[in-house]
Amino acid sequence: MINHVCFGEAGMFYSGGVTEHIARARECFLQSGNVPVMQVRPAIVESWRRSRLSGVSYDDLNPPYFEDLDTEGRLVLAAAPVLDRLEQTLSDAPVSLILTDAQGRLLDRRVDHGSFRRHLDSIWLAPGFSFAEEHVGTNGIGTARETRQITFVGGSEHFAAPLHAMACATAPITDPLTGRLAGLVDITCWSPGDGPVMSAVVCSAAGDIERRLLELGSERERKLLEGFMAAKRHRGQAIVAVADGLTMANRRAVDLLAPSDHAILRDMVAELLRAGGKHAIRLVLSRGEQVRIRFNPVEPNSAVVKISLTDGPRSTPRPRIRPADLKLAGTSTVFANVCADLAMHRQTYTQVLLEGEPGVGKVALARAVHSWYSPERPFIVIESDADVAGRCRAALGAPGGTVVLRHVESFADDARAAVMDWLDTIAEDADRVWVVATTDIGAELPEDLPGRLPATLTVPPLRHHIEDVRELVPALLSTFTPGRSVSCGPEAMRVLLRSTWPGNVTDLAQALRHALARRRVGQIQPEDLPESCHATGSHVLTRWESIERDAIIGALLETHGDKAAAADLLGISRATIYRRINAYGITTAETRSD
Ligand SMILES: Nc1ncnc2c1ncn2[C@@H]1O[C@H](COP(=O)(O)OP(=O)(O)OP(=O)(O)O)[C@@H](O)[C@H]1O
Repeated sequence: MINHVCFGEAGMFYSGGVTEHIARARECFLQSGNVPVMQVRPAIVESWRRSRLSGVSYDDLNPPYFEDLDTEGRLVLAAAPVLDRLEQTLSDAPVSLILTDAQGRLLDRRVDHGSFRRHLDSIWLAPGFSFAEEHVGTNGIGTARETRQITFVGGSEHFAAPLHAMACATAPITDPLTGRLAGLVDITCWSPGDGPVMSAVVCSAAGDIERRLLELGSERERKLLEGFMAAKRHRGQAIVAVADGLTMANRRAVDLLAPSDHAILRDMVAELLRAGGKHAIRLVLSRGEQVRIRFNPVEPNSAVVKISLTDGPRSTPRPRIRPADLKLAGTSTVFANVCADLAMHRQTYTQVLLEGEPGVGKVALARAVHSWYSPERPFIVIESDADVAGRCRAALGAPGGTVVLRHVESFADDARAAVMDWLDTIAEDADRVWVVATTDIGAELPEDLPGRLPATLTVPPLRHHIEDVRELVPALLSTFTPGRSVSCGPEAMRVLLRSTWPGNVTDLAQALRHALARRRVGQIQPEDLPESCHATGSHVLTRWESIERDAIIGALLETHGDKAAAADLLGISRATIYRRINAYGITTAETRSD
């Protein structure tokens, strides 16, 4: 799995007087942002740049400490005998062996030598502390994590001066089951160290740990594999098995699904597992094929998914329309796909059920697609408290227009009946009207409604495309304060990117309005944002982490805050659920009350 050694590109290791050049180059970089040509390895200069951009201090060390790290998990278990063996070989030498998780947080440290251990403690290179680049700048652990390559960093190559006495080599450990970074293994000693030898040691240790990770595949993964193998016997179908951080696909599924489809599929399985109800849904893949997806839960958190094409390759290609064309903010694949799919349905006047959590932008999306195709035609939004029958009749006189039935699940019985009649009428009408019915995710719909709305699309919650917050914020600010120069400062943006946005874009807009009431010009700062934005986890959640967090919240709500029952429901240990609740900063009403 390890394919590249970071120092190899320049073939350079320094010794003697050369290290003084590096120290001078670092000074020069800190003052001017530039480095004299060829004095420092390019990978190190890149890392210095990243460290500077992250605002890391170069004369001080301040790594954050994490209490609830997974020190009994599969990685620690897999690494323990490998570290034991190496520790015995190195015995009393002033050398330390370190294992970190995928975030660069120390899970295990082996060091026999007393004064060396005290020095490591003094620079916080100890269990629980994070040596990610964004916290301490260029160092073996953090830089290997960023580059996913074996990395040696010695002496003044470290960004922060307190690390200049050290040399370290680190290798990334890839989980062979998921293909993702599982952690990092590091060897640290006094500078200058021996780059090639230290790198060879960690490279071999990482390989041994990866082999053990494979052997230690969890019970859940084994069950999933069995389910996958059983499903594969039905030849001709595309099969994907999905679990925490793990996806297996047969050849047909690999051919059928683009990488962005995998991400959507994983999200969808998580949602379906949480909702517990539906077992078959339709989906339009990113290359345009319409498929039916059937899924069988294997364990509370995993499922085997069978995918079949519903109508062969699609005749209507998905239009190449991006959110920006529709004047919507967002560049993520998930959001861009929904925009393009809705536009495709508008092209063929296919009536759509548009589902999604409150505030995800369902009506905004329908309006944007309508304006792209027929801005001069009427756009009518019918809500539950309106004269539904009257407004439906009026819409018949608006050919080419768009009618949005907003939250159709909340229409009273007589309004629903009026809507059904009206949908039947327009189905026979030559003058087309495009209908988009919006609904909350999982809401109960009248039985005969889905038959009248042939396409269903799901607008993802904001936390599933959290990166779009970067575009949404300036877009919303410019709508709220036209002509005023207010922007969002980088610190405040980091807070916004960490938030979970239960009320989605509506919530984000609310938070920005709150901030604007405090800061009328200049840059919005974290303290301008409402309290709710700050009650978040410790880092920007990855896509999968946010799915995991949602699953835990769902289980807690279902079990009325009973953590043990929620852990059972999810098939994880009680200790794990406590750790994850703390890590994600989950504070539902139920968790607060205990
Ligand atoms: N991608 C986007 N770009 C810019 N603004 C957006 C975007 N998505 C949503 N908004 C804005 O967010 C707000 C909420 O959107 P909207 O009312 O369409 O959500 P909704 O899902 O229909 O909500 P509800 O479920 O409450 O009816 C609106 O002010 C809308 O303009």
